[in-house]
Formats: sequence, structure tokens, C-alpha cells
Amino acid sequence: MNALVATSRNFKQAAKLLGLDSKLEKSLLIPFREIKVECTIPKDDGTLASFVGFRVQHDNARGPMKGGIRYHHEVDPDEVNALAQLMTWKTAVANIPYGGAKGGIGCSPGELSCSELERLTRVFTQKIHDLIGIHTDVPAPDMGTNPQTMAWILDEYSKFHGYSPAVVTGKPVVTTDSYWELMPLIEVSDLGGSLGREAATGRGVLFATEALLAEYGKSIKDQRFVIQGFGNVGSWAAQLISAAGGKVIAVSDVTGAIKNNKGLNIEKLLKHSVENRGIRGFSGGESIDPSSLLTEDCDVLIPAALGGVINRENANDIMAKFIIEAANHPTDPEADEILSKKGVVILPDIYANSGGVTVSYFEWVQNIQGFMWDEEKVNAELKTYMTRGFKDVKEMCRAHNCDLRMGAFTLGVNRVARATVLRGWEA
Ligand SMILES: NC(=O)C1=CN([C@@H]2O[C@H](COP(=O)(O)OP(=O)(O)OC[C@H]3O[C@@H](n4cnc5c(N)ncnc54)[C@H](O)[C@@H]3O)[C@@H](O)[C@H]2O)C=CC1
Ligand SMILES: O=C(O)CCC(=O)C(=O)O
Repeated sequence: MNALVATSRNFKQAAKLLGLDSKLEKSLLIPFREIKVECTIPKDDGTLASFVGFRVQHDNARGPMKGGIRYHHEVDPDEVNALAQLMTWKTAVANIPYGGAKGGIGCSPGELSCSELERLTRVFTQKIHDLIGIHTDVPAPDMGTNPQTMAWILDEYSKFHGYSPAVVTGKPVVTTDSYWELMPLIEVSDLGGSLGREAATGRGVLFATEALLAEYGKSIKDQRFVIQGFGNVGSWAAQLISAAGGKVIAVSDVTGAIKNNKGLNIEKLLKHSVENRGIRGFSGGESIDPSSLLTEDCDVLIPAALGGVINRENANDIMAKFIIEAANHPTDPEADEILSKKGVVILPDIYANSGGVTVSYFEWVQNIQGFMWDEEKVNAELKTYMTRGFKDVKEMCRAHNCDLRMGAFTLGVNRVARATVLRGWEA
């Protein structure tokens, strides 16, 4: 199902549960602003290449719009629109003072050189610089982008507006021995990146999973995990779950899938993945068909890659008892219905992966204050936000007699609706 249709369907169901005024419902659904820009860059061989970039600013009732920028060949306007809408509900669920936005460029980042990526990022920033800003719209990394991308955006934006580190989050934090061998091994944040942001989405997934499992009298230790995606979110989730005693028995990425029923050695897998640009060929497990990964026998399934991967085609075959949505909109509403009948418990994206944007908020706050927190403080605050978020979602489940997805949607939509009305919206 189209991502925008699926997301809007969930929103409408939540609006119905909340008894939202129909005009307010319509106004909340329509994005504040949709930007589409053409980005032409010279390639390294001198030829020109054109790409289309998008930024959808969905809602700003609760504060500046916030959300990542994705570089992927499947980026399209409907998907960016859906992802921007999800950010609006997600920041409200996390109870951080933001609205929602998302951006993307239709490109294959793996096929572009580093200097081509830099030129593309700079041209995109030139096209949108007057529509983003510390108090209007604050981008961050998503699939296919990373802290270096954020540093280029910061630099290009600063040429127009003066040095403004809070205009993007997810900025680099560098371990010094990688560029200055005489210094002791410490993490430095020369451009205002927050300690803990790189791991934050995966760490948030760990905290969210712990909170959910505790409801069922279980802990990470006694569970078998399968993770789709081994990029920023998937690899950090795998490391932290493994460190907490969970058994990660299968992992996939765009290069392939591997399985080891005794538990994969995540540290070695990470090293292999960095050295070989993917997990394919890892000797610590057997190679399996990536299309069977989601239906492997496990306790907890963590999709941490693309949207729409759990759908009516495979939902019936899913064997996990819990699904933690680390990716954005990995589950189609049709699959939701099938899985609910099977008794599978789904922890929805707008809560489960909110650790990333929560630490982005901490980064923005630190930049505005000109002050840096240590990593222990970042992680402790993140835990507080994730734990409180889970309780708030559960409260809405009780109030509306609904599942966790609708608990999270009603929580987020209600907070945004309340802010909209308080600011003086008239029916
Ligand atoms: N980076 C962040 O802070 C946040 C990311 N997310 C979501 O998490 C998901 C992953 O994002 P990142 O880890 O940042 O991206 P990333 O670009 O760092 O990693 C993506 C991973 O997915 C894998 N992948 C791509 N296509 C695949 C396929 N067909 N089958 C299996 N694996 C595939 C890639 O090989 C890579 O391992 C996305 O849905 C993103 O929107 C959500 C919240 C925050
Ligand atoms: O860190 C952020 O601001 C946004 C992260 C993001 O794009 C997401 O949560 O999907």
C-alpha cells in the first residue's frame, strides 16, 4: 500500500477515536508546505547529472518542524509526505517541542563518489536554505545520509545565514585518533554534534523493547532477535541488544542476510560490514535468502530498513511474537490487521524509533545554549523520555481501548490538535 495512504489511514482512525472535529482533522492532515527542487551537479567525469529533492514541512503547531533527509533511489513525493506526517505525530509522542518534516533526494548514494555527494548536498541546501532554520525547520540524518552530510548542510547554510550549528542535528562527533594520533582517544564535537546521537535511535529501540517486554514479564536476555537493516539504526540496535544479553540470530542488509541460531557475534559482524561495505560473506553464520528473513523463527523482529516490508503477502508467515518498528512505517495497515488476529504485538514506529529525534532535540538545545552534555547525561535523559513515552502510549491504549499503534497515534494527534486549538484555530 502507498505510504501516504497507509499513514493517513492510521491518522484518520486515531482522529475518529478522539472524536476530532472534521475541519480540524482535514487541516492537520494537509502539509504546511511541500518543496520540490531540481538539483544538477557536475559528476567527477565532467558530465552533468540531475536529481529531484524534496522537503515536506508537515506541521509546526508545537514548534519548529523536525525530521531527517533521506538519500535513496525510491524517494518519491508521497513517501516523503508520509514520513513528514509521521514526524509530526512522533515528536508529539516524544513530547519534545517540535512539529514534523522530512526531506529526500531520489538518488543512489552508493553509486556517487564522496565529492559528488557533497556537491549534491550543497546544491540541495542552496535551494532550500531560506525555508529551513533554527526556529523553522531543522533537518537531520535518515537513510543514506550521515553526520558528514549534516556538516555539509551546516556549512552551506552558514554561507547565507552566518554560522548556525543548531540548523541541523546529527552532526559529526569524531574520535580523535582517527585524524590526530598524538591526542588521547576522546570523542570531540567540533561542530556541535551531540555525544550519543549516533547511537540514539538504536538505544531508544533498546529502551522501548525493554519497556514492552517488561509488560509481559520478559527481558532482553531471554529473547531471540531478527533485525532487518544493518545501517545506523539496525547496527546500533544489534550491538546494544547483544550487549544486554539478547541473542541476535539473523540480520540482513542490502547485500544479503545471515543467520546463526547460537547468536551472531555482532562486534565481528560490524567489523566485517565496515571492511566489506555490507554483511555479505560474513563467516560467523550461514547465508540465507534475504526474502525469508522477516519470517524466520524468533521472538522479536526488528525491521530497521525500508517502509512497507511487512505486508499482506508475508504477514501470515511472520513467526515473531513482538515487532519493534525501528524503521519508519515498515508495516502496512493490512498486515497490522492480520498480525493483530495472530496475537503479534507491534510497537509502532512513532514511539519505537523516537530515540533519534529525542537526542536530536538534546543536540539542538545544547547548540542553542552553547553548552555540551556528557554522554551519560544524554543516555539517561533519553531513557527518561522513552520510559515516559511508553507509559503515555499505554495510558491512551487504556483510555481508547486500542492497540499500541492507535495508542501512539491518538497520543500524538491529540497533542498536536490541542496545540493547534490553543494557538487560536477556528472551525
Ligand atoms: N537514522 C536515524 O536516526 C533514524 C532512522 N529511522 C529509520 O530507520 C530506518 C533505517 O535508517 P538508517 O539506519 O538511518 O539508514 P542507513 O542508511 O544507515 O541504513 C539502512 C540499512 O538498511 C539496509 N537496507 C536497504 N535496503 C534493504 C533491503 N531491501 N533489505 C534489507 N536491508 C536493506 C541497508 O543496507 C542498511 O544496512 C529507516 O526507515 C529510517 O527512516 C528512524 C528514526 C531515526
Ligand atoms: O533526528 C531527527 O531530527 C529526525 C530523525 C528522523 O528522521 C526520524 O525519526 O525518522
